[in-house]
Amino acid sequence: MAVFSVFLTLATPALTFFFFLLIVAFLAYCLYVRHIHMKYDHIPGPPRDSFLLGHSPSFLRIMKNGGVVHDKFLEWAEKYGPVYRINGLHYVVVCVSSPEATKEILMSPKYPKDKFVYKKLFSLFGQRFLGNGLVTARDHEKWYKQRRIMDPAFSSVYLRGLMGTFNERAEKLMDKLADVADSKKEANMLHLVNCVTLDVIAKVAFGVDLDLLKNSSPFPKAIETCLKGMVTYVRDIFFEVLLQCLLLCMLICLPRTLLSECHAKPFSLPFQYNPKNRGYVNEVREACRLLRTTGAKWIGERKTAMQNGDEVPKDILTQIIKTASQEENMTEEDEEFMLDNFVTFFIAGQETTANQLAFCIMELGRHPEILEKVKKEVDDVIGMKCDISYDDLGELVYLSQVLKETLRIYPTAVGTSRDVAEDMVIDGIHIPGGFSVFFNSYVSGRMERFFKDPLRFDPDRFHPDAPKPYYCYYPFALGPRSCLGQNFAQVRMTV
Ligand code: HEM
Repeated sequence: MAVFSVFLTLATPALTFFFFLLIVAFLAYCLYVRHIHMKYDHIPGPPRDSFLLGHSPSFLRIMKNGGVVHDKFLEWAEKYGPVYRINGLHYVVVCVSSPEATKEILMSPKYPKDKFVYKKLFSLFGQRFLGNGLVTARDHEKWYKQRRIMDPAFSSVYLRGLMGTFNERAEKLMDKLADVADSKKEANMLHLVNCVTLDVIAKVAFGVDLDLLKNSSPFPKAIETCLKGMVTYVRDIFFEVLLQCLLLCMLICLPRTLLSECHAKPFSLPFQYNPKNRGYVNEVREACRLLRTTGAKWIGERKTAMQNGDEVPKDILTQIIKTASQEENMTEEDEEFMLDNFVTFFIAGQETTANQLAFCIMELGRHPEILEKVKKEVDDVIGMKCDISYDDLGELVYLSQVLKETLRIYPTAVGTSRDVAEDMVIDGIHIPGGFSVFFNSYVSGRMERFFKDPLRFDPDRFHPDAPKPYYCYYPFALGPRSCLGQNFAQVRMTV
């Protein structure tokens, strides 16, 4: 008892002081958030749901109800104009649909990718994921070095050499569809094109035959899990910072109303810390691990072949090995870095293309007159030939318009974002430096301002004689950080 009272005597002032520090820290943070609001509130934008959470409750509500958050971005762009602001904690994101600003920022190498999102994708729930690979690299020098080494695996000379594989896999898909048609069963087109795109990337990028139309494999599920995990994980960033504030609040019993006037539950745990979600979090980690261990195995086999002097293709895998250290003894970080790029290409090279194909097939199904026109063009150009050559592709003009129109309405990688450190004037609005800028091609592609009657599927918008969209159509992003696989994807998809 005596020991306890001595402890209390000593601990009480320390605890009081500790709580005092917590209150001061929390109030200082609130003041900082207030300062950020004052700095950027002259930019038009929707009213915040809450002082601290900013607009994130709106997005969380949409996601919870299975809605499309990008429709909200579109609604706000229509309402607040080409430059509007959203907040979350002390972060400010400026959403831009002005073509001039899109050109100025995306075409320049001086604006790094936004650290808020891209640093987060280094790992998923603690398991390394895209690391410092090509999509997530933020340091210009490091990115440029990788990109130069990877470029040859995407040159038109190299792509010509891949036509055999593209043709062979397309033929297998046709055989499979013929079987399904004979059996008069429904064909799940998204599943089938997912299998084929994964088959192709595994074969031409990594030299591995998966033959997923015949064999089952854990990879399609692993990719899907990683992608779902990515969305949940990035969403958690709001909660992570918030959690720290909330812990302070709970400790010092600040009334809940002080925190938020919104409908969100301010005391809910971040997704990953909620014990209810353990199973899902582990599944995502496991999926990342599967991709990385597969990468380690395939890279190991390729390195052995190279060391034995075997002839190896100059494919993506060989280039990935070159992007890491050229030294005999690679460090552990070099090995991890190769795996970053392995996962990057495995994911970037598959899902985007499969989704584009699936959306394209859906729209062709909805528009028999467009389908007829495509069929006629294919018959005229390809006729009875079994194999489609690289040069044939240039003749399939209407088909390429259909593919472009698909990506206008359904951009399968929705956008990109950059950090802007210095002050800038966008569309006449002065924006103090230190903000992120978000370019959303779903929004630009669906704005009446850029595309008349935007929800109408009309491939003639991309007719060779039609005016080219001016920095309002960028499904592959633009400038130095635009998609490395753009031509690869379009060639493979056309075949
Ligand atoms: C329909 C198909 C595709 C679409 C719509 C697409 C779209 C995009 C977009 C929007 C970006 C920029 C991402 C960002 O800034 O965060 C990007 C980057 C990238 N994509 Fe694609 N992509 C497609 C297919 C592919 C394929 C097939 C590959 C590889 C085989 C690939 C590899 C990459 C890489 C490596 C980057 C990073 C480029 C860099 O920063 O240097 N993509 N893609």
